[in-house]
Amino acid sequence: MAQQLTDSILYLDGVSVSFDGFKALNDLSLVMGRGEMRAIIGPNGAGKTTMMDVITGKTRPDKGEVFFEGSVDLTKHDEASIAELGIGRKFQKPTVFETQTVFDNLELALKADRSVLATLLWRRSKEADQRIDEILAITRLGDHRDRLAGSLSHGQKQWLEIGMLLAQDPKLLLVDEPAAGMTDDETAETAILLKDIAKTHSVVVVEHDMTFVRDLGVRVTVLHEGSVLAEGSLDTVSANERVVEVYLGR
Ligand SMILES: Nc1ncnc2c1ncn2[C@@H]1O[C@H](COP(=O)(O)OP(=O)(O)OP(=O)(O)O)[C@@H](O)[C@H]1O
Repeated sequence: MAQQLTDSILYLDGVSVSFDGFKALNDLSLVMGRGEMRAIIGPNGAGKTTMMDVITGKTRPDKGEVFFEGSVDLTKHDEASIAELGIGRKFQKPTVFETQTVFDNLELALKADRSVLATLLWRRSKEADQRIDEILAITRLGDHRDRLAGSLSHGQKQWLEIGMLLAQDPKLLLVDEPAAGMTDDETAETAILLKDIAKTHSVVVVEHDMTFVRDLGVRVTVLHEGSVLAEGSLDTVSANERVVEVYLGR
């Protein structure tokens, strides 16, 4: 395997997925380096969600392979084992436990990372407290640790959910439209937060908000009709006529 591929965190090779004869993914190939953050953009129906579903094992491709860390073929694993391998996903709608505090939500997420027995035997350790403090700092929730999650703003709930994902210590985070429904300030803060996380994790961000994508300042992949239409900096793909035609120009 070429060096580029063994060094990759994610490598999709010719992945196709059909729903009743309609190709949601059409021979999609994509390589992401270890430690990279990548933004995925593209019009509605381009296949972004289906791509995330294939990576996480929710959808099986009809054709193609998906390699994690250069060698693990994810198409041979189910959802639970893919999560265990170190791939965490955040969906668009936050699903925090509203009647628990911010701190308790994070503690629950830390516990969820353990076997059933370890969870039963769980005692709050110094390390766990430290880890929660770190996550509170990264997610800008340090001043809100004792608040009920239900009382947070929409943006703060999204950050808490990102924190709950971090508690599971994934190597690769998949984040679906984090800026949707956020205020401009929250959106700008989310870009900084994800850039912090990307210092120590690989991250895939699906997003429609181009101001946010510009703030991320990372390599962009444009999907269209289930395959890659263009790839490069946001400036490069924005200058691509086909990208303007099918997406940005609308
Ligand atoms: N379970 C399914 N059954 C049938 N068709 C599906 C299914 N899932 C996705 N599709 C179709 O596959 C295509 C790709 O959908 P997908 O949700 O991956 O696109 P997307 O890029 O995430 O779009 P959006 O930006 O709207 O979220 C769409 O035309 C969609 O209708």
